[in-house]
Order: sequence, then structure tokens, then C-alpha cells
Amino acid sequence: MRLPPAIVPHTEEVLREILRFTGPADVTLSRYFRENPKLGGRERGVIAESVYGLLRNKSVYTNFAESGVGPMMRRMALLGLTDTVSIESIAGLSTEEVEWLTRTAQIDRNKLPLAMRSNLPAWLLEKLIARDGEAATMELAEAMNQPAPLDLRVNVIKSNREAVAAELAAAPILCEPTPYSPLGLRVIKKPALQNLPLFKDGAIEVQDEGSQLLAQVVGAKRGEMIVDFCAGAGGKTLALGAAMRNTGRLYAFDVSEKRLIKLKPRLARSGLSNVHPVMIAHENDAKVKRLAGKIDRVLVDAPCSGLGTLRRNPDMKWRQTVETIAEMHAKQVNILTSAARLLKAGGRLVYGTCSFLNEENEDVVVEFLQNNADFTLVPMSVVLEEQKIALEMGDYLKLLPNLHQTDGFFAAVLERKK
Ligand SMILES: C[S@@+](CC[C@H](N)C(=O)[O-])C[C@H]1O[C@@H](n2cnc3c(N)ncnc32)[C@H](O)[C@@H]1O
Repeated sequence: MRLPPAIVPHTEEVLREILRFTGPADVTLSRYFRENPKLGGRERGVIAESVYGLLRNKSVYTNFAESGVGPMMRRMALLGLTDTVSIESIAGLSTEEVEWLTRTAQIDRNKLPLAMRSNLPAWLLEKLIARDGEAATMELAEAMNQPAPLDLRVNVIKSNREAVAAELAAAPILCEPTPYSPLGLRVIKKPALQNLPLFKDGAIEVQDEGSQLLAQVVGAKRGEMIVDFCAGAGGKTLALGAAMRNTGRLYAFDVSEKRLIKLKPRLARSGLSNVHPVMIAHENDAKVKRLAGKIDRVLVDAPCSGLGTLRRNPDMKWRQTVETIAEMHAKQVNILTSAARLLKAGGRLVYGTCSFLNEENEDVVVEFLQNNADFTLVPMSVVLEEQKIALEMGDYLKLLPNLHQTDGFFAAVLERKK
């Protein structure tokens, strides 16, 4: 079925705004759709997919758009649209445009220069090649350019994986157990879940398997005092609260009131009553200091570049720079240092990010250990064995989409000496 000609100017307009990179692409896209209520469901789907395709493949498309006719943003929009739907589906194209799009569709993208094919900004490509070499970098770049699967985490205080899988199958929604997380289910297609009783009753939450594993390596136990230092909207808080079997006390700290507000309905669904959301002004807030030395476990799911989530947020690679990464590093060291003061002797802290850059990961941990002699690193291999998770790791948890089919995640476990 042909799409209305207006789909092209709409794609062009929203793309122009998104490519300014002044805010997250998903936020801009949602606002645009709100402001254009007459756009139908199919058109919205095609525009969103085209914009995401363009963000994933911006280097290649920018190069292709240098040939062709008409305004640059129209050319970009047309490239995105024709990668999403066929050329024939788009009404109102000129003969020249059809010829140009047909020609570009025939270009073998594997033969393009590496810098273009990687679809990464130059600073990031250089950094990754220096660390991992060309082949591994390209593998990662390509995996990051694929859409992510839909993973669910089963809430153990409400159900178990087998029962949820059976109920989903009856819906009928096909899924399979995630390979590493004992509580995960990977949904085969991507149905809407919001109206399922399983979702409404809090038996399932949408959560990437990597994010589930990050919560799992905290090793939360019944009756403990735990702090989720950067809880946000509570993805990992909910997993921790359930691992504690709704006992003990779990503080959910964050500097963002907006995010903590989003945690509330999720908490209500989950059935957890051991979670205490606490808004803090900064990492050295008096509310943090009051709990110093009293906590069994701390999770620092640190603010980061988000480069590990490029499958979902492809705009992140174009919004980060060498400077923003250096700023992140300093912030991460400060948060980790402050959060570590919460721990009792013998208590454990998990430092994690959804980034694959050393600056945000092992460099932060090494700097922290240099300045905090009362902490030691617990090798991730030991932690994974304790948790009975069959993953081969060394000192750190390092998850990548090309190797583990998860988002990119990093985690280190630090223990305060007894
Ligand atoms: C990676 S996100 C957390 C995601 C969340 N844990 C989840 O699983 O959904 C990082 C969070 O850190 C918060 N943050 C930023 N600076 C902070 C600080 N100084 N202290 C505590 N939280 C902070 C941000 O507001 C953001 O919600």
C-alpha cells in the first residue's frame, strides 16, 4: 500500500530537528507525533523506523546524500524511507529521485571505506580500533546497529519463569529463556505487553538481559540493607527488591525527581514494600552521609555515555564527544567514592555502566582502588560462580551485543575489607 506523499516532509522535518542533537531522539520523535495528531499509526511507524535507520547509518547516508537532487534533508529522508519501505510505496517522487534512489540501493555497502561502513564518529572509531583492532571494532559496530530483542524479567515474588512462559504461550506470545539470566525470557516477536494481565499484575518487567545480570551480581539477600545509588526509574531497583524477597530495606537514591516519580507505578505493580525512594541533591547529600557505614550492599549504576545501548538509542554515538566522556569519568569517580562510604566492613559495592569505554569502566575502578586502600576487587569470575551464572569472565563483567546478545554493560564488584 502506498504511503501519502506527506510522509516525506514529515520525516524531513523531524529529522532536521533530531540531527541538531540538542536532546534525545526518542523524546523529539514523541513530541513531534504529539504535535501532529493526524499522523496514522502506520505512518508513525515508518517515520520512526526511517529516523532510527538514518541515525544508525548516518555516515553512509550522508555520503549517499551528497549525490542526488533536491534539498539535502529531503535526500536524507528519502534514503531512510526507502530503506524502510520500497521506493514504490512512496508517492510524489520525481523521475530523477526514483533513478537516484534505485542507483544508491545497488551500491555494495561492504565495499565502502571502513570509516563510513562503521557508522561511528571518527574519535570513537579510532579509540576502538586502537584497543580492539579493526575486525572486532567492525563486529561491535555492526551488532550495535541491529535492533535489540525484547527481554522480560520475571518478578520472583509474583511468579516463576516456567509459569510466565506458559501463560505467554497461551496469549499466544512465543518466548525462550535467556541464556545467562535465570529470570529472563526473550520474546520472539515484539507484541504490545502493556495490557497483558502478567504485566499489569507485576509478574513481568521489560528489562534487557544485561541489565538483569547487573542486578544479579549485586547478590542481594533477604533482610539486608541495600542502596541503589543511581536508581533512576528503578529497572534494577525492582530486580534487587525481588531478590531480597521483599524483606530488609532497599533505598532507591537518585538526583532526578522525574525518574523517581516514574518508579512509583512500577513499584505498585511489583508488590514490593521494602523499597524507599529518596531524592538526593548530589552524591554528597546529608541523606547519604547519614547512612555511612550501615549498608550491606550498594549498586552504583552510574550515569554514563550510554554507548552500550546504541541498539536502542543510536543517536548517543553522535551526541558524545571526547570531552563528554572525560566529564563522565570525573563524575563517575565522585559518585563511586561517595557511595562507597555507605558500606559496612565486609560489604560489597557493584559499580556498573552501560558503556564499553575503558574511561567509564576499568579506569574508574582502578582510580578508585588507588585512592581507597580499604577496598579490594572481587573477581567477577568468583561472583558469577556464587550466583551460578554460566558466563566466562575475568575480573569484570563485560557484556557486548556481538558476544552476548545483550546491550553493552560493564560491572566490577568491590568489597570493603573486614
Ligand atoms: C544509568 S541511569 C540509572 C538507570 C537505573 N538504575 C535503571 O536500572 O533503570 C543513571 C542514573 O544516575 C542518576 N544520577 C546522576 N547523577 C547522580 C548523582 N550524583 N547521584 C545519584 N544519582 C545520579 C541519573 O539521574 C540517572 O537516573
